[in-house]
Amino acid sequence: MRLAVDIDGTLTRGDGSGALDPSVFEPLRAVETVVVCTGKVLPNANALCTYVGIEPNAVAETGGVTYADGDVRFHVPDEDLEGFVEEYAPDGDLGWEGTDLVNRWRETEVAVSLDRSKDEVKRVAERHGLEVLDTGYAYHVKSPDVDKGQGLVAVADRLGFDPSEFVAIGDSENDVGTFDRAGVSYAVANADETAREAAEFVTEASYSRGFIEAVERERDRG
Ligand SMILES: O=C(O)COP(=O)(O)O
Ligand SMILES: [Mg+2]
Repeated sequence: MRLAVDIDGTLTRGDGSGALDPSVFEPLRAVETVVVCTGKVLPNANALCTYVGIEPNAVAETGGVTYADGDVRFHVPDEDLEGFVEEYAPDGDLGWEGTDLVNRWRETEVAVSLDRSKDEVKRVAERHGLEVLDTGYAYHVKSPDVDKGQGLVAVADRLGFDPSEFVAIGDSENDVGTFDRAGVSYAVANADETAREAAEFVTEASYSRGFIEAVERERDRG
């Protein structure tokens, strides 16, 4: 089985802590190929893969950064990210407390805290040709030409697979791109409406238990 799997809301426990559920580690280790497809930055995806003990194939920054076969690539937006930050947050404050570790290693998009007004983030983003995705964890301000689906295509190609060989599992509107490109798609039960509508299947269980349910169901389907 080849998996294109989201992190937040999909591999986490759903107890409000944001913590990974260690019971996903064995299922991740047991499948043939895993591509972690996340809105988080590459160092997050890389750390997850390293500590789970799987090869670090990743689509990070909602598709802006991909990593496969020891090779990092950037899908750099033509749009004006710097212009967005200059206008929206001239002091660089994107709503994160303390040192902004959310954006520190982010190279192709900007993540704004959910504490901020979504309408205002959208208004300013649109003026710079950018779009906003709400993952339930952050507002991702990004190029409309970049998404996790195009990232999965890029990684699959480098690994020598077709994207349709992948089972995509996710929880939010930033997973619709992978759902569209993968052969089969699952939204976990806690997923937002956009993801639930886009997915072929919705699991009965939520969060990490939904992920495990999807993997078991795919294994049963052979
Ligand atoms: O951090 C986020 O905003 C979302 O991350 P995810 O794509 O892994 O769910
Ligand atoms: Mg998610």
